[in-house]
Amino acid sequence: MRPQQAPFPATRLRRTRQSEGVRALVRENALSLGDLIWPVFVRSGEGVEEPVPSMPGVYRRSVDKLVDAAREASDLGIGAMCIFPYTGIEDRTEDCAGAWDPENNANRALRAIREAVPDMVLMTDVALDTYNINGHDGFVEDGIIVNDRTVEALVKMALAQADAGADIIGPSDMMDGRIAAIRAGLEGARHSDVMIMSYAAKYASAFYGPFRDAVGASGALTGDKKTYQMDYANSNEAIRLIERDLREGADMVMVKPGMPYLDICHRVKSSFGAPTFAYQVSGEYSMVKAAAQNGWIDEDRVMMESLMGFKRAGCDGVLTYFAPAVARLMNG
Ligand SMILES: NCc1[nH]cc(CCC(=O)O)c1CC(=O)O
Repeated sequence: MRPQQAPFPATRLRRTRQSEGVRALVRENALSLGDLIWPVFVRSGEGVEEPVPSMPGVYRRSVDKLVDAAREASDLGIGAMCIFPYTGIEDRTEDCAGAWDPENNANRALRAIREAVPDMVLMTDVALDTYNINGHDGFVEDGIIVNDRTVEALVKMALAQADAGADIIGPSDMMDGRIAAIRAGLEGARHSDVMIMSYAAKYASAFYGPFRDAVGASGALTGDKKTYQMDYANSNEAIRLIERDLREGADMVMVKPGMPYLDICHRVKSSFGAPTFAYQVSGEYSMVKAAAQNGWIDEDRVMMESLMGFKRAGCDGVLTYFAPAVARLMNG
């Protein structure tokens, strides 16, 4: 696009910034509650609401408390949630069998929220790290994260989630070939309406630190995730990954982390036009919270500005721990 404009003073770009009414008229992007997915953490027990120390305002909740939170979120106008399980070291195993257990905390939460708040769009996490003794997203054999055996397990995990009432399956594992395998599994199990949002361009990032505390993976993780998550120096590779996952049947694609990767969001949306999401991850959230707690920034304004950045970059939606705060702010 090449804007045509007369020379100064015929053109004075400040004219269209002179009042809030005029600014509203020429505003190019908008953020609405319908754009947001709220990530939440579920754990075992009853009546438990346990703060995550590295994520102020974020809790690990037992299923009953999570149902209450889902009701409140729905009343606030939040339409979508993404469920992540917290697993203590004692419940982690090498064979990761908890991942496809229909009775694991995530699947129990799916069923309970589906029943209590039928209209809530429910998204899941597909990866082995929350059940794995060593904190990796795939099986580890002789120190190697193996691909194909992991994909078979991910399909089982996704099917258990679909059976429990998931609307959107969210593979965050970064194994090769998992989108096609999960799609085929869903079609074969008569879950043809269940969607897949691929964490297609997911970078090996230090911004996930607080999340790993939240799900109990920090102590468990041996080594790093660089053999499957992307090198943060790369951009073309993100495009190849997104194209591959769309061809394998992803309904929506995600870029992760968010704020330092808006260039990727923009490239993805303009290259493919597919439903594009960003994950404003735990470290991004906690940085804003920490600075605000110190009185160094205005939390609400930084929150809204950061989320509008995703819309401007071309994202259709954002996963953000700020979702309830945004809703409260928007509802006045
Ligand atoms: N596969 C696990 C997973 N799913 C979402 C996140 C990060 C989310 C966040 O930081 O908010 C991670 C962490 C990781 O890959 O180590």
